[in-house]
Amino acid sequence: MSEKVAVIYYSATGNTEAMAEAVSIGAKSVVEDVLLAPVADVDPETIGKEYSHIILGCSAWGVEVIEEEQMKPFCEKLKPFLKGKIMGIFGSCGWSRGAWLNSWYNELHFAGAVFPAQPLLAYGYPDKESLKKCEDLGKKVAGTR
Ligand SMILES: Cc1cc2nc3c(=O)[nH]c(=O)nc-3n(C[C@H](O)[C@H](O)[C@H](O)COP(=O)(O)O)c2cc1C
Repeated sequence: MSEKVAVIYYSATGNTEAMAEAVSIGAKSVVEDVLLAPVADVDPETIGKEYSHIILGCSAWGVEVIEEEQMKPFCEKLKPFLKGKIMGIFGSCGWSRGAWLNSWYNELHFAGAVFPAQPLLAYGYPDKESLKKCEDLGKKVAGTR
């Protein structure tokens, strides 16, 4: 499979979306073919089959979980395609220490995904330092072979 990176996100108020944009900028610095899209606009089977690298972003919802109407079902349908898939995850939250990202990471890892970088969180709208970390995440994941 040629290198193709998908940066797929759920964002209610734009915070994780801003992170996703920075992640895609980082990915584009190493791979030409980068898709940036909200989770509602993409089909999990197509993403799973056609992309060698998948980076997912989702803000914290409920009690420390990923959003359950769109991102959760998307991930369930993506799981059969994750054996050996190079992945990264990120998201914005209000106050969490990262529990929602850690359980998401464990779930995707259990499904077979390989993570070159740790989950990345930001509080509210990402500041300059967070955006730089997002770019680094995109670059690191997209640059892993
Ligand atoms: C219904 C609801 C549930 C939330 N649950 C959590 C939570 O469990 N932990 C947390 O740190 N933040 C929680 N938040 C805060 C959001 O994760 C935070 O505002 C985030 O920046 C939103 O990012 P987004 O604009 O990308 O969706 C919650 C917000 C709402 C409205």
